[in-house]
Amino acid sequence: MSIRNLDDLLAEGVSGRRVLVRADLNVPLDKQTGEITDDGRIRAVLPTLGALVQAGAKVVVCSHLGRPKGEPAPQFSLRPVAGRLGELLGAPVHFATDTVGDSARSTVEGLADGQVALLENLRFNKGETSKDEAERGAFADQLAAFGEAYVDDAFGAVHRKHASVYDVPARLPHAAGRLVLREVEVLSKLTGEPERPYVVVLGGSKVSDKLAVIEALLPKVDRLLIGGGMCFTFLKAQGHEVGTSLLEEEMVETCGNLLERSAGKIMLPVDVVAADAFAPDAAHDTVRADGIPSHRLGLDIGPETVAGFAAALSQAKTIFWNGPMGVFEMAAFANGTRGVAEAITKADAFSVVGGGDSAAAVRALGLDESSFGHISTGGGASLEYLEGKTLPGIAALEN
Ligand SMILES: Nc1ncnc2c1ncn2[C@@H]1O[C@H](COP(=O)(O)OP(=O)(O)O)[C@@H](O)[C@H]1O
Ligand SMILES: O=C(OP(=O)(O)O)[C@H](O)COP(=O)(O)O
Repeated sequence: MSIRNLDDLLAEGVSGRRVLVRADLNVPLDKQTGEITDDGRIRAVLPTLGALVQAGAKVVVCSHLGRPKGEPAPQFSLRPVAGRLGELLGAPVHFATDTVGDSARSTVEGLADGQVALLENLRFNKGETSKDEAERGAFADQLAAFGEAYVDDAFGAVHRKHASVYDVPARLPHAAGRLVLREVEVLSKLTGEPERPYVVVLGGSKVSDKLAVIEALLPKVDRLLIGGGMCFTFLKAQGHEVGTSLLEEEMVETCGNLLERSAGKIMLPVDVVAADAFAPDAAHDTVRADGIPSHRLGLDIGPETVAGFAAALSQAKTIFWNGPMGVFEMAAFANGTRGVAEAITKADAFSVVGGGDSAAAVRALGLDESSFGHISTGGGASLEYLEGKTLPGIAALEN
């Protein structure tokens, strides 16, 4: 891969120059307090930001957080992230209360050499995620005006054809940041000939995104274990009642076809923890996967499933895991994720965990991060990378 990296940019000299950095600061926030519950993605960009600060650049950081719909929504503000980033950098981060408006302009203009600014959430602007090239391009023009060079360190978003990821690098001298380079280096080990058996575990809640990846991944893997919010569309395809569980109705047929063509590679839950409501104190029971009561929703995989998944994982030589097995943020529904994560750490295999929430789960459950081969900041991004797809954010850096 011939992409310019941060060192090439630093070698040219960035002192006094404005460098626009696309980061993935999409961190989990506590729904009640709004506090950051895991700062792993902020820590992950510190090597790039630190190097630019030290080199005397005026660093303008931009990111998305959550999935606001193209207009400001206070619960998705990056303000708490600016505070935490400042603590970690050991210097205040200047926060712009808009992304490309008056506040952003004056914040960027006011930066001294070696100072850092963070713009408000990119997705407060329709142009960021627009499918219309002209609308995206117009927003990219506004963003690009804040930098004399562009660095992409948002590995978790490189699979998105969004203005800040895809269109801005076409407008500025560009380079890949340290995190993007490291992620690509490690994940490329899984795209060649991974040592077999190669077992992939999928869960989480971004069901439609990830169902699309399964088709491409199936021929490459020996076993595909499916839990989390992902599994109910498959259980439905098998003709089972899934109650009010997360369901992608229009994908039921696709899942049925995948099961038929999977040659027995796909393992689904045999039992699930079904609850009365999506709440930490909801009444819940372990039920058979083919017997979820119609008024209940599955919030975790059950103990028999964990044992079956653990047995498959114990045979593996290469493991990739994306997506929690249940709503691990609530103690009552964290056992499946804990059980699978522990089984991965015990396996004599090269293991990669990908995804903002999966990585957060590893830390929240107090597991030893060093017992995984690699913890990736990107879930969807790493899955699409493993699929062998050309990712828009990487392609844009190659040009
Ligand atoms: N059965 C389930 N029903 C609803 N949400 C679930 C379920 N299992 C897991 N989740 C949720 O999935 C979220 C993570 O999904 P996702 O974003 O796809 O993972 P990642 O960030 O690791 O790629 C977590 O917040 C978790 O609570
Ligand atoms: O959290 C992210 O991806 P992930 O949940 O697949 O790890 C990235 O920040 C991308 O977010 P998006 O899936 O809303 O584009």
